[in-house]
Amino acid sequence: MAERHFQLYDTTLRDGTQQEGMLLTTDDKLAVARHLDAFGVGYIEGGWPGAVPKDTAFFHRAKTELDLSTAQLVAFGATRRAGATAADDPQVRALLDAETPVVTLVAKAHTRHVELALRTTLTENLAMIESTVRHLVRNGRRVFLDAEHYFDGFRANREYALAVVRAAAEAGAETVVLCDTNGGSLPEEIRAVVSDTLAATGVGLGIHCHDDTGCAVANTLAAVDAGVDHVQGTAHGYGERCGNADLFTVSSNLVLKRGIEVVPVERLRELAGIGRAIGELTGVPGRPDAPYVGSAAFVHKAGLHASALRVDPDLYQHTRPELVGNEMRTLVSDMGGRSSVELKARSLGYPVDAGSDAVARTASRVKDLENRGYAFESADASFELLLRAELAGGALDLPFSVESWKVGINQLPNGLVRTEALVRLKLQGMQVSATGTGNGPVNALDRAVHSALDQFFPELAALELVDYQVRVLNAEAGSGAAARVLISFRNGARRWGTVGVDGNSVTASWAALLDAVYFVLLSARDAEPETALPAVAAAS
Ligand SMILES: CC(=O)SCCNC(=O)CCNC(=O)[C@H](O)C(C)(C)COP(=O)(O)OP(=O)(O)OC[C@H]1O[C@@H](n2cnc3c(N)ncnc32)[C@H](O)[C@@H]1OP(=O)(O)O
Ligand SMILES: CC(=O)C(=O)O
Repeated sequence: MAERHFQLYDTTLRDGTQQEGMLLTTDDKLAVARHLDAFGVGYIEGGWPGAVPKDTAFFHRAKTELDLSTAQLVAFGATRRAGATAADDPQVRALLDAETPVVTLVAKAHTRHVELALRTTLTENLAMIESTVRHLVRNGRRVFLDAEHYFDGFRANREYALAVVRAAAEAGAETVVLCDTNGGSLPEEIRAVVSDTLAATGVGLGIHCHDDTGCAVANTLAAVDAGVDHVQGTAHGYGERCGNADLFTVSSNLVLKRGIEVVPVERLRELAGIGRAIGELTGVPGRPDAPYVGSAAFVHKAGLHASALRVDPDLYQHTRPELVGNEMRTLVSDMGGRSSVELKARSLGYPVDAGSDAVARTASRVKDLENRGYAFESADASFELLLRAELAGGALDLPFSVESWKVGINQLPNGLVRTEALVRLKLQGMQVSATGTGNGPVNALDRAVHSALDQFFPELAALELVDYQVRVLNAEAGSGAAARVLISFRNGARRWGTVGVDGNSVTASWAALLDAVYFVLLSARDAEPETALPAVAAAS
């Protein structure tokens, strides 16, 4: 047998798009293909030309618009219809018209499917495989054959499943891909069937697994152990029902755990970014807890873990996040201690030590506040203010203080509801008052604050609220329940969060809003320490 190289085969654009809610335009498909190529997959299955009009368009445009550097483009389709010739079958013709170097044919490998779904004879199915593969090879295509329902078919009729593999290989298929189409197999079953098939046929094999038992990645690795050298999967495990084998997890495992360089190690370092880009294009982001590329894949919350990570990140991580383009983060919460505060503070640019009193006080305040309903893990800016206060000995040197504020909501005779806020602030000993109207209390307070302060602090113009969430903390108290408000805001390129808690949800919102304003002003003061506070003579 000729020397074979390991093949990484992506079917995001075909099987991945069979996922509920996945609706890609041809432009989206072209863009996703470019990212997959940048990642370094060997093959990109673009769709089923002749069956899906968008896919026909994709292959047409790919001829001029897709300049792949690593991957080969693959057209996917079925074997010829029963009782016809491959040359006369319009679907087979569409596969040739796609002008891809490789074609993957799907064929039935389970007797029950041949008889019930295809409604033809077992002999004719083998002839359909043989003649379609031969026709494509004769027309200059490399051919892979997806043997559908192979594992269930093997259990039902081993000899027939093997006959399918032999028929495809003898006609010229380079690889026969054994498909766990219903996704119901477990790793030991996959390993046994692949080993048996390989021993019985000697044909180059691939694997295509679905995740209906949550074992698609494990099944893929089991098949590799048993001798396949072609693995299929999709970005983020997209796919019908429970999805396909996640190609990001499979390739990371193969490179980092098995030493099989299905993609060069330097390309693997781009993986998390490529995953995010593909998630944005498809509108279906990867799971935060996805292995390797998930936003939470290297995030640590437990204090004891943080304590060990300070000494050596390997103590609580199975691999280094930078190898897959991800990053380690530590969360501060009531589950953390001094080490969590140190790691978080350092990531924010404060070179503190877990042994310091300020860090111990910060950790203790976080525990106390979280016990009262605060949540700092997505409120970095509030945490930073708290830390700064403790580093400064307990209180912050704030650029202004609040004298009072109020919000009024009135329904006008014409039915319109108007919300107005009034804030009275103190700045360098002077009172500054301003009002703001908005579509709700937070919007009105935000506008009133900008109206009062922007003239003195132009840097506030960069503060933009982008998200607002309220969570009831003790629902059993009914309308008297306390509320936790989380505000996300943008300050320049970076997104931050603040938190406020109170029995009154508007008061909680005001606290979170004030934290955002203080944070922006203190950050600006740090950036330009020589800048004096502006004169307030113009204050009204
Ligand atoms: C496991 C997999 O994921 S394989 C990929 C599956 N992907 C898709 O089905 C997406 C694209 N599919 C389509 O656009 C359409 O289903 C088409 C164009 C393929 C067929 O459309 P239609 O002819 O309208 O038929 P329908 O969708 O009802 O499918 C049934 C026909 O497909 C035939 N068929 C089913 N499986 C196969 C197969 N593996 N090979 C060839 N024909 C098949 C059936 O025999 C039936 O043909 P008949 O009507 O002549 O009896
Ligand atoms: C071919 C394919 O997608 C399957 O059998 O699952």
